[in-house]
Amino acid sequence: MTKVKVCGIREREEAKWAADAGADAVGFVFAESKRRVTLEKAADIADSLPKDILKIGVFVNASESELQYAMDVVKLDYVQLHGDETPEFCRELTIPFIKAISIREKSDLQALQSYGSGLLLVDSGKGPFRGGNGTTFDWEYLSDYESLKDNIILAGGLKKENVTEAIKKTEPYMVDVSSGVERNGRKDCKMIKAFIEEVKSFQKEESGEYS
Ligand SMILES: O=C(O)c1ccccc1N[C@@H]1O[C@H](COP(=O)(O)O)[C@@H](O)[C@H]1O
Repeated sequence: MTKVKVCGIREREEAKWAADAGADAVGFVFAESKRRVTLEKAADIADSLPKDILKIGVFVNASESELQYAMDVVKLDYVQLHGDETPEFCRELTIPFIKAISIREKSDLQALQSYGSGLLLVDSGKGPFRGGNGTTFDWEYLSDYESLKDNIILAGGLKKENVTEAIKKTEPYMVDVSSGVERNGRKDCKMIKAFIEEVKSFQKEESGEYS
């Protein structure tokens, strides 16, 4: 069953919408972004969430001590590394991490092999920002990396209208949505609910639960 992460959470009520809709993970952006939250705010939101929802912090080129500090303050389960963190840097980390890889062309996926056996997030490299651009990449590129699919978090421009096709093509461990559940730049309760319902109803169909 593909899991769902809702990223770019800035308020307690947004986190509650995601939790109530059945999200498996939420993300807090600590990198430069219009979605940035302070560690203190994220800690307060994280504290309001059920323990079984994964809390993931998004960083761009943070040092190991910054990552460790955020882990401790917010009680994160993972750090998501969305910058130029090298395989060497990641290999030395003692913190659970998800390395994000930006995909513009198929050859960018070769980087997947370099980051060990942990979770890898594949995002579109198209757009002005490090992430959260709301743009997709060609999901067919992942067909050569089927053996890694249980480690893959698929991100980039996902929304209710395309998430089923994305899961069918890539069968990832998790899908990650941010812009696709926002209206006028803020998270939208109905859009979060509709996105997660779409993922879950597709999975029920696939498992034959409706037959
Ligand atoms: O959301 C941001 O502003 C952001 C900033 C810096 C790095 C990553 C960021 N978000 C991540 O981007 C992807 C895709 O988002 P979208 O659905 O296309 O809007 C997702 O993993 C977010 O965690």
